[in-house]
Amino acid sequence: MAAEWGYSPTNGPDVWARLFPQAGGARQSPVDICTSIASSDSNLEMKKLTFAYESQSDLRILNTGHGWKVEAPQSGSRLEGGPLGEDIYQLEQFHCHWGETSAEGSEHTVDGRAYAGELHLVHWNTTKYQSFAEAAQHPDGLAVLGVFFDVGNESNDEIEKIVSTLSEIKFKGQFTDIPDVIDPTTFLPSGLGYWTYLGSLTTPPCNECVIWIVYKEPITVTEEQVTYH
Ligand SMILES: Clc1ccc(Cc2nnn[n-]2)cc1
Ligand SMILES: [Zn+2]
Repeated sequence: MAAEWGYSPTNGPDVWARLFPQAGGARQSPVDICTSIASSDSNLEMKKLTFAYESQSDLRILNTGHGWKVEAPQSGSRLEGGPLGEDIYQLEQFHCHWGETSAEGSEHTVDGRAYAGELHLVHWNTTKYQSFAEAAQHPDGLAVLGVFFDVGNESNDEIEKIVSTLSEIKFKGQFTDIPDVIDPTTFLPSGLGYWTYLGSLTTPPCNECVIWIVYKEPITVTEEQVTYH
């Protein structure tokens, strides 16, 4: 039976490389973002990062066993500029990472600080590759926008449209449709400053195929929205 990877001492990140060789690579994510050594790149400021998304309804949400994933292939979406060179990236899916408590849960940390959760909008390079699967085999194949969740008193209406369906998909492998219209643009913070680096998928098979773009400004959600059990 295929080994189940996870986060315990016997199947967690320290042993992933035994079954998934890329997990032992030199550009593995997530990382701790050390703000004192992050350098600003004037080139990035010249080539503004731009995004355009469609609003979609009836998107399918899946319980992955490690969180939820919304399948949102959008042929009309475009993410380009900034660290992405001349290539255009298209939205494929978005998903969330969170923890048992709101004290932790994000994949990336900033100067050692974890956030309550982290939303990932996963895109693939449609300029160079013919499919998401093919793109995930190349160092510039994917671009993932990371947005940190901070817990506060204000609930996030767009996230609520998603987490309000989780009671229908309590178990791994279950899926349902989100009736509401979802606009991925609303997940992004108002301040669009970001850190970027060349990394990988953060879970097996840990392909080193991701250009990471992690927004500096978190979005606010409530405790209930990010500690769903
Ligand atoms: Cl659905 C899903 C897909 C990928 C990952 C891992 C990941 N890699 N890069 N960002 N997230 C987690 C859940
Ligand atoms: Zn992720």
